[in-house]
Amino acid sequence: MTGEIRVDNLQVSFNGETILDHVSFQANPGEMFAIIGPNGAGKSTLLKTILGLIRPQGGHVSLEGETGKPIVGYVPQSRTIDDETPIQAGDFVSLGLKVRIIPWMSPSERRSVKRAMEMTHTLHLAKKPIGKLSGGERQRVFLAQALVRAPDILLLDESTANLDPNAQEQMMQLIKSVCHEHKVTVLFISHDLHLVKEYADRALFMSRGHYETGGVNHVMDNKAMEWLYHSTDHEKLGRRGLFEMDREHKTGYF
Ligand SMILES: Nc1ncnc2c1ncn2[C@@H]1O[C@H](COP(=O)(O)OP(=O)(O)OP(=O)(O)O)[C@@H](O)[C@H]1O
Repeated sequence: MTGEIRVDNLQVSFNGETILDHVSFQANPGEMFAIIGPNGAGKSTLLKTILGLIRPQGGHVSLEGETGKPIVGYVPQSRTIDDETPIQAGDFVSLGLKVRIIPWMSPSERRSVKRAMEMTHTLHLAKKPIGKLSGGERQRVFLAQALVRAPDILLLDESTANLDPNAQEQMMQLIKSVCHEHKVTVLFISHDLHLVKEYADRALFMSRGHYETGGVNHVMDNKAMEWLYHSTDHEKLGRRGLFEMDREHKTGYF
């Protein structure tokens, strides 16, 4: 099925330290799939391995595309953009097409850039230097770049971190509508358990070699989460989820 992601027994180590220890899961087209777990659990490593940026020591990743190879959009966890970066937001989005420089874009490529910027409500920012955009505006432009090739699979590494609550909701609504309307498989990492509960269909919880996959309610109500947070009352977690609990409890678990 186009956009299907299958991860089987994935193993990744760095300098002899096991980071991913036989991880397996499947995510399907039109599904919002969250990856949750404490800092250092290996969430970003998992996304990078799925992207082919990290070579696993064992296991297998299979991504299904319409013509064999799927189109994958990726928003990495951090992107340093200098305030003085001279590139305009519209040109930055078009770099996602991996085409020649902007004046040589075809009409259909121009339309794709325009469409991605319309979808992310960034068209009015097209002529602004990217370095001058606010944090939230940049996040939307990053998403536009990831969407510009109409991906089958969208991998988002904390792409709503640093956004205010309204902007987070808007961004997640947008991602969800893309996911459902275009049957995109969305894997998103988030520390915000409220957003996860609201937007994820299924989730993978990972922590120190323990993995739990399933419906988002099942994963978030299971014993591992209870142990992790010392509570099943997720309302107590506040919007910042893990970060709040980390500060409050200082269990040393992390
Ligand atoms: N290229 C690398 N070389 C060595 N160690 C690495 C490398 N990449 C990641 N690690 C280590 O792997 C572990 C998992 O890192 P990763 O970034 O995947 O965690 P994470 O779950 O995404 O954490 P966070 O929630 O803090 O973003 C960390 O201990 C990190 O230091």
